[in-house]
Amino acid sequence: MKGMFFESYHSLEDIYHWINKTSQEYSHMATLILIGSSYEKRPLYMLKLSVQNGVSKNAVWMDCGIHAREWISPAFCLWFVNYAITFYNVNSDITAMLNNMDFYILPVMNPDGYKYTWTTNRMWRKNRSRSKDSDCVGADLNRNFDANWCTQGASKRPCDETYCGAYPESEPEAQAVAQFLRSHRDTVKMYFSIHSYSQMLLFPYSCTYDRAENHDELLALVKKAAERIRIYYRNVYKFGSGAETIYLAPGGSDDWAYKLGIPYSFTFELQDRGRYGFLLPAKLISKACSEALLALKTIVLGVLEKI
Ligand SMILES: NCCCCC[C@@H](C[SeH])C(=O)O
Ligand SMILES: [Zn+2]
Ligand SMILES: [Zn+2]
Repeated sequence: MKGMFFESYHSLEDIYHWINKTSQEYSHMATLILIGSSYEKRPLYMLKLSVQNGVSKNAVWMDCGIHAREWISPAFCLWFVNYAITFYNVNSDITAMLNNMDFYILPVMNPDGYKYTWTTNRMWRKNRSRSKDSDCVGADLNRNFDANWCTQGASKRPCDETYCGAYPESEPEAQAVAQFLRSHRDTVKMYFSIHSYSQMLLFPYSCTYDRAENHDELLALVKKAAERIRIYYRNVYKFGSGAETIYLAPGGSDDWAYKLGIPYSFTFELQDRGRYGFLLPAKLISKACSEALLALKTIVLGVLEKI
């Protein structure tokens, strides 16, 4: 399971096999949780990373693959799980993270769409739900959450890439995530949604230009993360609130998680800045994931110092 596995992209079937194998081989740390199913009835498998050290822990949530064509995103979830398992009690940062927090990792939030990018259309973004009003397929899962749903920055037209769905949480994948987070709202303290591309570290809000209550605190966290990526990897990530840094985007999972009460909520846009875009070559997976890991560590450990 070493070497090239985490530096290649994998089919949905291979990812499902890996998730099951990991939960069996590392049952002391990794537990398989089924949180729901997709529109086409594929499982939404999550891995819970939890070390048994007698400490009752709060949790970090990380979802990958909400947008089908952003293959580096699921690659990072797999890469992070492997890193956590391999370097727990070896690397001091990941050891501190796991000794204090459980991690809920959802490697492929949009399995139908991801499968579709492997079989039919590499550039597909949305899920694969059918609408009764149109022949066009799919809703943008990152516009389907109940946070200023379908206001400016989303589309009411089923054929558009940012179609917000019939109503908030109309899409089974969004509903499964919202349901899980609602039922774990007391313990989940940090939320990360992994996307590509454009190299940005974003926080709420994207659904409005209004500033989040702890805007300055969130800004300081992503600023430090971006600075460390620049120092250690000589790469540039922009950072800030979604609306000010990328564009208005209502109905997003991060804004919704923040409004639910998760005070530390982030969206990462991983490599690159457009040269390859969504088609990031596999040879760049390890660099992109190393940068994302450094950002994640900086933010998680930064928050742990406070709570
Ligand atoms: N929740 C919105 C965060 C900012 C936009 C993120 C991008 C990722 Se492709 C989008 O959903 O358009
Ligand atoms: Zn995305
Ligand atoms: Zn993106």
